[in-house]
Amino acid sequence: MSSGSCDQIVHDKDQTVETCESRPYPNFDTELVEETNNSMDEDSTSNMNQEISPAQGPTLPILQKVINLSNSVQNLKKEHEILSNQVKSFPGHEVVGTLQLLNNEYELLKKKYLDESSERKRLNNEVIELKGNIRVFCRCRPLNQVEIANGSSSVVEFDSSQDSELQIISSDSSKKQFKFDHVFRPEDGQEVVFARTKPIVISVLDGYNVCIFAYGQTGTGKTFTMEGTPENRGVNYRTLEELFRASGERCGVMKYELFVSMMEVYNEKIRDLLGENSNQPTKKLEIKQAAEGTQEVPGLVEARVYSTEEVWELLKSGSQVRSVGATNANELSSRSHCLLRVTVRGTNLINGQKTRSHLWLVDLAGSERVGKIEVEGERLKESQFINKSLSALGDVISALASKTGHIPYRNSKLTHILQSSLGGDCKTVMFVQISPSTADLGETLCSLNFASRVRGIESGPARKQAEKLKHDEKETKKLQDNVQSLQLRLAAREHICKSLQEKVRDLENQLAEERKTRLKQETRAFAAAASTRPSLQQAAEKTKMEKKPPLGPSKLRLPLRRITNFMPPASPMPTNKKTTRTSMAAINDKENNFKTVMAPTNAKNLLKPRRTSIAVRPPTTATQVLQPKRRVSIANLRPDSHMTTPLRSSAFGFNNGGTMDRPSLVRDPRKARYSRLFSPLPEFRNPSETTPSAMRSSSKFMGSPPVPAGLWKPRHPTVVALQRKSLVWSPLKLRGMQSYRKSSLLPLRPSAERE
Ligand SMILES: Nc1ncnc2c1ncn2[C@@H]1O[C@H](COP(=O)(O)OP(=O)(O)OP(=O)(O)O)[C@@H](O)[C@H]1O
Repeated sequence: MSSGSCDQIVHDKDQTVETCESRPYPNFDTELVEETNNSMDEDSTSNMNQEISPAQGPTLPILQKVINLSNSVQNLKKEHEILSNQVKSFPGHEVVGTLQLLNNEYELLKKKYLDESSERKRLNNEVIELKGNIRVFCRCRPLNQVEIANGSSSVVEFDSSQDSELQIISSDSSKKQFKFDHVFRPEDGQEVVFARTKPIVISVLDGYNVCIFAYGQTGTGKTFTMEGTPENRGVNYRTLEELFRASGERCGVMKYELFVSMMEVYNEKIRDLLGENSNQPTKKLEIKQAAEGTQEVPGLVEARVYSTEEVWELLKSGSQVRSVGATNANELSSRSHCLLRVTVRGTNLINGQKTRSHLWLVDLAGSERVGKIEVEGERLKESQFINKSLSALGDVISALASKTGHIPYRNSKLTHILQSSLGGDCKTVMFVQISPSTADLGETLCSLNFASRVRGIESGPARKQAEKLKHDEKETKKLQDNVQSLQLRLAAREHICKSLQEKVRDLENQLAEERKTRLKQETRAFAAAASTRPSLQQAAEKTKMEKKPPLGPSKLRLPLRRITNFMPPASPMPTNKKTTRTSMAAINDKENNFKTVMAPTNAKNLLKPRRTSIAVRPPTTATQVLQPKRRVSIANLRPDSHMTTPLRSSAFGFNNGGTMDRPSLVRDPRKARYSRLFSPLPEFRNPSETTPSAMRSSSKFMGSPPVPAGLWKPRHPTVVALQRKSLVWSPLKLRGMQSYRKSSLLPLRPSAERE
């Protein structure tokens, strides 16, 4: 209620009071009326005023009305009171509190969302940067019908395991390898190509500038890759499709507006393809730097697009203008750079932040070098402009990659217009288009070299890492192969070693068996001998029992006899009974690390060097003092041609007929040494003449009946066995044996014999 109306009411009230005072109803409560008036709306107030207006005059019905009104007031008062009570009990504070909480929560969520959103953007960008802000894809088109008809073959070879490498086979059959971020083969469709491009395209929605361009000689598929056909839509169309899809997905938080511009750079002139009308003169467009530092082309048509269909229509009309231009102005499409610019304006619906970014989709002019016959007139000019702009593009990318201070953007219209979309945190994709035909080999190599230059200079840490990883993997594989072959060799060696060990074990077992048999034979021989010569039998028995009896106390020991090689004369016992007075022992000498065993009878083996000990007890005679049993060594030398051994009859002093042949014994000092060791016994004397010294110098076989010289033949089983058995050398002990040989003064066997 306005103050004016209030005054009115007051005024009316005064009038009413005045009117009432003149009436006979002094109990009319003016305050009540006032209250009533206050609580009543304007209409009722005005009605009342009208009713009690002085114009009507004080009448009974008025009184009645007042009374009614008074009752109404009372009722209203009660209602008010009830409502007031109700309001007091209503949980208003809680609601307000809840609302406040919800509001806080909403603010928090909003903040979180914004943080997450910027984090997603950052991560997405980081991923792109890690892979490299400049990426180079190579696409090879299939051989066309003409090329196939001409019998042209493909000079491009793809590695089935490497999707980022290709090889170009030169005319001299040499191969040159090229590496890119990805290599698309002739059979790869448009969707495969776009799948690799999509992640970069999307970053334009996050506010980054993107530039995608196709480079290559005429007819290699630049337009096919960028524009495509209605059946095989290219990158341009798919990009806008993806932008619409992604912006739709984000509609809850972001509002995007897409604008499309299309222009052509021909001979360093910019032509608007959307605003162009063939009937109108060509509008001259210039590049200007905007206040924000971005490059703008004032006057360039920017068509707002809402759907992919619209975009397709625009692209078609732009291409038509381009082709019309080509026909009219003799500008072939491949002689100009066609640029499609998509401007994305984004508004963050949560924080109101605004972004503006550009996505450039560029179909470059053919990169082919000018043929000699064409180098004149308009074509020469065209080619010079194309070369200039393409090399300017290469220089810009080089400078960006090498992070030099000055980036020569202004060297060409193309680079100048792309300035704000090349470099910095902008993303760049380059499709290098090649032909597989032999006829295009030169151009293909040029294009690939240019693309390699672009790629080689800028590679993201991830790519470097990936390349390092690949290299490391190769190295690891090589090493693994080496290890595997070494393991195989090791296994083979282990196998050989095992089989050798088994052989050794077999030989050792054989040796043990031989020893057992030998001991048995000896025991039997001794037993037989014992029946005839108890003393010798005892000695033999004792020897057998105690392989090496301890020597007696030194004071009892007589001076050692000279070691002798004397072979006893034939035993009266038949040889086949193997009687012996000696014990063949110490065949196995572990300390010397070699083992010997008597091999089966073999005259040749018999002549192998050996040393064995024979325990003897000199025959007791009446005049002799009992002497301790002695162990002597017999070293048998092998029959070297120049070395005489005791076992050889000639060397031994016996010729083949068994006669003594002494002069042959000593020939050189070594032989002398051996001959001393193995010198034959002096002639046997009458037993009665035997003295201890004579005994010392005599053989342990002294007891045997003397035989006439020349008729002596070894009969003793041990000696016979020695002659018959060869030594078996453990292969494992060969080394020990050799050292033993040296130390034992035995001559080394000639190598032929050793084998
Ligand atoms: N990957 C491909 N698969 C199938 N056909 C292809 C492919 N690439 C190119 N072509 C075909 O090769 C022909 C030449 O391609 P396009 O016109 O795109 O080459 P260009 O490099 O743009 O040539 P210009 O520089 O003259 O514009 C077209 O008929 C196109 O359909």
